[in-house]
Amino acid sequence: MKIESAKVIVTSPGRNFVTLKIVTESGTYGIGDATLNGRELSVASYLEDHVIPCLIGRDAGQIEDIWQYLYRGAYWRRGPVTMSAIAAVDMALWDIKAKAAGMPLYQLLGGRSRNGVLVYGHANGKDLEGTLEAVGRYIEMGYKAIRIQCGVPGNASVYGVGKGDLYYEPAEKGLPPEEVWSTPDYLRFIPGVFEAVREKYGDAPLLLHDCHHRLTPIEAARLGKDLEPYRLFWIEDATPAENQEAFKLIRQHTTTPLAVGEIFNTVWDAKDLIQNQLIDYIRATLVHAGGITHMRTIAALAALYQVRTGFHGATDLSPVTMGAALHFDTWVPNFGIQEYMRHTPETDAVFPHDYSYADGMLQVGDKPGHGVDIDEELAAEYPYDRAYLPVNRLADGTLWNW
Ligand SMILES: O=C(O)C(=O)C[C@H](O)[C@H](O)CO
Ligand SMILES: [Mg+2]
Repeated sequence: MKIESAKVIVTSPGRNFVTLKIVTESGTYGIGDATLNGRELSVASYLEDHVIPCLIGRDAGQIEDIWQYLYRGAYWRRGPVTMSAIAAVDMALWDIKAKAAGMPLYQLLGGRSRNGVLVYGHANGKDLEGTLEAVGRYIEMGYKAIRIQCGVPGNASVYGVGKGDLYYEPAEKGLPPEEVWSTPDYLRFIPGVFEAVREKYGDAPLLLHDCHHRLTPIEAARLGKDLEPYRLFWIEDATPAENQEAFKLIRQHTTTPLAVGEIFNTVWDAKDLIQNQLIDYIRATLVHAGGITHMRTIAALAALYQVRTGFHGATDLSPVTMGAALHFDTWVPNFGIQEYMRHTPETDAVFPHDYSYADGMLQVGDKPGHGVDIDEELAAEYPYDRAYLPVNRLADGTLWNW
């Protein structure tokens, strides 16, 4: 099964996506996601200019060897651009292998470990009232696990508070918008939000929260302690994780579970966090962490330390990543939860897929492969449209983590 051709498709049905399509001599093709929010064209170029020429003529079945060839062979290792490009190739090759075997991908990985994939949705509001209403809507839709973000009084815009009900898109067209952030306001306000949610909706919903890298370790420790009475499923990205040791300090102070890793690219970003049991959930996922092949390494290391998966699943990961991730989630022994931010109908039309939502769970389909395709004609109707994530500043103008 030789690789005959490969092409990169950039499309923007409401937001930008980069997709790799690999075609074999037999005509079987595979699809991979290569989207890196706000830096999309760098991955497109990495693939077109440097990776695709090395793929033509190779055996599409040699997934591991091709992974090593692209990782070690480049000499320059790791980083989001490299690892997203490798991930796209890897996802497409697993898609091809599963199609050739006539099996849904989870069967090839080792078969079903659970009945379905527990997901969490995003409830948020500009203020407490709006947030409480949103939580109610998610409970009505059957969600068992809900991430809660809320506008903070005195702060014009806060991460995670969307403009619409179901769809949240932080990237904006043009140049990066600037936001202003106050940690003291946030730390004072957020525990009361969770108190109100528990009062109104009781103990059953699993509640999650994303700090989005904004706290220092000691501030994160304080928030974790303050949230303990409300028994969160996790707080995410409590502090930036370049210094993995920073999580020791948080861990010493709180029993609130910790999730981290949506911006990680390899197992090396997570090794100390996992081996020292400083986190409970690993958020790295297929598109930014080297695909299925490398995510298996990360998940296997995590399993040794009872760290479970909690894959990133924001809308800037295309339905291709969602489809492939759901097969991984269906199989992986140490599954925890899967983030599920719904794509818009325009995006869903460009990427036909066979996964479906019901009663708080996502289910993979039974089509051979990962079950997600791309409608190239429709994709061509949505040309690339430059967009960036916001940047964040403190009140005095100091640049902060967004
Ligand atoms: O979904 C989450 O937990 C996020 O933090 C979403 C990120 O802001 C988003 O993927 C950035 O592109
Ligand atoms: Mg996050």
